[in-house]
Amino acid sequence: MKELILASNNAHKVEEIKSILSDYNILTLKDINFTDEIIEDGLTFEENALIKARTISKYSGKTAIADDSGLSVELLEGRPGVYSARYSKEQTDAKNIEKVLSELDGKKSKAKFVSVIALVKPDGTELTFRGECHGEIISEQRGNNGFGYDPIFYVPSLEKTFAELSSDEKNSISHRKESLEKFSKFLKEENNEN
Ligand SMILES: O=c1[nH]c(=O)c2ncn([C@@H]3O[C@H](COP(=O)(O)OP(=O)(O)OP(=O)(O)O)[C@@H](O)[C@H]3O)c2[nH]1
Ligand SMILES: [Mg+2]
Repeated sequence: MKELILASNNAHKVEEIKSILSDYNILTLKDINFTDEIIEDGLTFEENALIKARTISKYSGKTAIADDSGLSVELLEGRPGVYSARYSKEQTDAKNIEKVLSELDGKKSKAKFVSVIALVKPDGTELTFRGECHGEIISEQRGNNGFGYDPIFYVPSLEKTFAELSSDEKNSISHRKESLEKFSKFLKEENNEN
């Protein structure tokens, strides 16, 4: 089974990525004893995902992947975007949601989740794969599943928020599903060529 190191400290993401990339052996930062903080000072999801994957590929000498993701809200000119994880001072999911809702001041808004997967190999290969999921921000929090902004991200076609979906339902339509699907399609085509 192909081994990939995932440059993420987000346990929810690790769980989602492991279940979506079920035919790969996903190693975490704990498995490779990497404890440093990676400074994500990129201005785009692509830049931050590459920063994380580069750091771990260099540290391990192996192929690494990373996910940089976040929520972009139309009425907030795309905020929080790459600052999703640390949008509030407290940098907790609850306070991040509170800040988005207070800025929307009760208004609904179109929004999208973005996930970018970066692949970096020791031979210098660097690729990114973007996935997006479009929905709306609603002013009430619904559901207890998932993480981050899931409770306020409403998918009209399902009439549910991400947090009201089971993990399988979310993993079948999410931004992360789309980015990982593009990534694993690339790997399969690369393997067929070799
Ligand atoms: O409700 C959500 N459902 C999702 O599916 C989702 N995906 C991303 N996010 C938000 O965006 C930040 C990522 O920031 P991020 O990519 O820097 O990840 P992170 O810092 O949490 O971990 P790491 O992978 O960088 O170690 C996270 O903290 C979340 O706030 C999500 N929120
Ligand atoms: Mg991060």
